[in-house]
Amino acid sequence: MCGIVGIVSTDPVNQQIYDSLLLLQHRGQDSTGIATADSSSIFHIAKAKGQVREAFRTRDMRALLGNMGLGHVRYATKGAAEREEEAQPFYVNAPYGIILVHNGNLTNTRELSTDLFSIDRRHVNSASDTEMLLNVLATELQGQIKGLELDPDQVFEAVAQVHERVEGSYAVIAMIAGYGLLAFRDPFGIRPLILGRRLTEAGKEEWIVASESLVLENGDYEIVRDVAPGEAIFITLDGEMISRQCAKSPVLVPCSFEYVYLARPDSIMNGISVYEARLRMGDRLAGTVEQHMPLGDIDVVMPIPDSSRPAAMQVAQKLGIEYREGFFKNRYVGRTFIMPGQAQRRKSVRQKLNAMGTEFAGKNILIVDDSIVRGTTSKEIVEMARAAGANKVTFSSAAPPVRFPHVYGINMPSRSELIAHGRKIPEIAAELGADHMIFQEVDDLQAAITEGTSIERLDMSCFTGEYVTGSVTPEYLEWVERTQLS
Ligand SMILES: O=P(O)(O)OC[C@H]1O[C@H](OP(=O)(O)OP(=O)(O)O)[C@H](O)[C@@H]1O
Ligand SMILES: NC(=O)CC[C@H](N)C(=O)O
Ligand SMILES: [Mg+2]
Repeated sequence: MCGIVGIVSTDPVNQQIYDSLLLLQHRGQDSTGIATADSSSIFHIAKAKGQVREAFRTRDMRALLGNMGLGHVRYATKGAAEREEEAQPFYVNAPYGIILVHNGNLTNTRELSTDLFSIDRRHVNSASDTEMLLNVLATELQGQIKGLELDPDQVFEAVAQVHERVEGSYAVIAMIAGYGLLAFRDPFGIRPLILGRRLTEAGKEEWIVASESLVLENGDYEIVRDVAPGEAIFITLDGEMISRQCAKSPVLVPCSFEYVYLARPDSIMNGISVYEARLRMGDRLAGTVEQHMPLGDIDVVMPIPDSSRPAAMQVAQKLGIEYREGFFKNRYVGRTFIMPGQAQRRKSVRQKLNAMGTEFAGKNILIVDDSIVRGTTSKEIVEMARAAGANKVTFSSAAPPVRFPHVYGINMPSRSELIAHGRKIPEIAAELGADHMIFQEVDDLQAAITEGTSIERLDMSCFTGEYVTGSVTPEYLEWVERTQLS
């Protein structure tokens, strides 16, 4: 998953983009990039491996001139996390000059790379699906242009063509040199994108689009709305905002994993507070715990910092059992799940979490995590709890078992690495060394996220194996397993 932001302002945007990326760091730690456009329509670009604080030097920031810009933090799903040439944004010089950032993952890259080469005669110089997406947009925009000038209708028509050609998930922000900032979301709105606005003292409008609402809040923007699935928004250099629905049959099917793990709890996504959704996950998980074991068998409820805290708190409250924190986190180690490579993830769990003996000795512990994917965290946690003297360890997950690959922007491409794939729940418990395992039911997760909204469907593919875009066939999943990152 990645984090993206784009701003059209009346002042230089370099620092605002940097600050926004820092707020989106939890969505990607592999690499980061910023691009700005100055008044002569020159793009200035800085990108590097690593996290925002270590990637940009003062001299990079000084060189990022202009009142319009965009930024990206990457969590690689195609290509390789360590390749600097796949860091975003990506740039093409024609038509006009376009620079683009993308959150999501395309599922028809094999067809796209053939078509881009043999029909469009375009060269894609990396393994990144984002570079393909940019080249499709550039080709379609080129096809729309009649004279020298570009008008927003042509931009919207090009986005409509992108929707026809590209499959998978994509929330996109692009700058077109000399014209403005374009943002669009795939026809299912799988990945998030939200629009904000603020007024200068002189009454001029400034605009922002970003992955999460907390960025808007932090910059004192008012939330206008989520970008609708399939919709494109074009903001001119003068700050005029124009929007149009560009997809034939858009329907909102947002990714459930945003609410489970990825997004910050203080964000509101598709009208749903992530924090409240996590509390409701806790409520429902408590119900399942009650059905599965006598409550007298649990002395304390304990979260795995950070993401499971709201759910764990609610489980404790609902069950009327004491909530205790026994695992402490080294705040200088990032999120482990989004790190590249299993060796690094395993090492980092140990560096990140430490069990405090007095909270465990002789107690029956109900541990709550938000999700169990590869089991990297849970395996270490169970060992730590036992070493710290726990009596019985019950491990629970606020999400159902992850049994299928996620192909829409979360890097879990291969079934064999998923601890729940092909295993029944007692077998997962045995594998992790826990006395019991309790998972959220699929229907409960769906209800916890969508309660009180008109959203009828979520992307729950990693729990159910049902993929919302047509192109995800068993043959495709096998190909992904053979060729993608792990
Ligand atoms: O089963 P696994 O493959 O270990 O993946 C699941 C774990 O990874 C995530 O934590 P992470 O450390 O990334 O972030 P957090 O601090 O936000 O909880 C998530 O919250 C689970 O704890
Ligand atoms: N997680 C994402 O959104 C990744 C974006 C893009 N697929 C990349 O690998 O760079
Ligand atoms: Mg965690």
